[in-house]
Amino acid sequence: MTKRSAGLAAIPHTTPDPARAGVAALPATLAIEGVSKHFGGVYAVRDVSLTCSEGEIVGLIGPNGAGKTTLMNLISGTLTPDQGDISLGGVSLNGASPADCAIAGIARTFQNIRVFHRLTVRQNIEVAYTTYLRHRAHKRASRSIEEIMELIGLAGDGDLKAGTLPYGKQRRVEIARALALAPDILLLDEPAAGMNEAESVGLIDSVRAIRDQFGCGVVVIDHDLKFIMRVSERINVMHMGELIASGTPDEVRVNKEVIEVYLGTKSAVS
Ligand SMILES: Nc1ncnc2c1ncn2[C@@H]1O[C@H](COP(=O)(O)OP(=O)(O)OP(=O)(O)O)[C@@H](O)[C@H]1O
Repeated sequence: MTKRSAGLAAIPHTTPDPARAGVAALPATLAIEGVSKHFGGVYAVRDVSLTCSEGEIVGLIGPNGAGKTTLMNLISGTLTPDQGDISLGGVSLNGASPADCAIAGIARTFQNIRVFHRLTVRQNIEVAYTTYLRHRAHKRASRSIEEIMELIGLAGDGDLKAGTLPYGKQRRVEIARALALAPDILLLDEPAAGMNEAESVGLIDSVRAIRDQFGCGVVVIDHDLKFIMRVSERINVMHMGELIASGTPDEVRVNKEVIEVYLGTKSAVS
């Protein structure tokens, strides 16, 4: 048995109880305040402020190059802001590494799927669950790996190699792995990309179930506007690095600037 598989096999499939550890979970709000990031002469993100609290599903949309992924990279510690503050539950994350951000309570998925192809679905999730047990179990209750797989539509797939799964299921493996950290805030970067209509409708239910059962906040980016409009309670719209609108799906749908940005047609966002 390899060192890795020995470690993975040792992980208990039970749910630690933070109350037993004597630490009460505090409500956490992700707060982004006046954040900017430029690459050479290009402002990828300019003076953006927004929030996402536990229990909220917040959408982030904008045309190609609007700055959405850069903002997600800033929130998750992959990039450092040139200006502004990013905090979770009042604790600054400025300068925090991706690992620090994950331990602090921010988990994410990626635009281009990054599952461990040769590991099984269960092992992919266990990798993150190990981090959860080491660093977050005293802060927040989680679900067992089997419960997470069930919730995300992977029940029965645990022993399959992740790389052999169809695209939509690999996306679900990524989400399950992020959830295994029991995050305060879950960042989903284009989760519906490559999914057919039925799959993206199913994903709406999954995202809501995640919010309801984990109590985390969810920030979701997607180009599938039908999906974003249906899943989000609030939507932020970016264009050329700036936040140009913020509101409920109904408010954003009729916002003039948003309509102009989306090909100048109302039908694109309705
Ligand atoms: N590492 C980088 N180096 C140079 N420029 C970058 C880098 N990352 C992003 N940019 C630029 O920053 C701007 C915002 O890019 P970003 O990928 O954040 O947009 P996006 O809204 O996520 O786009 P898409 O929807 O196509 O993924 C673009 O002009 C992009 O070319």
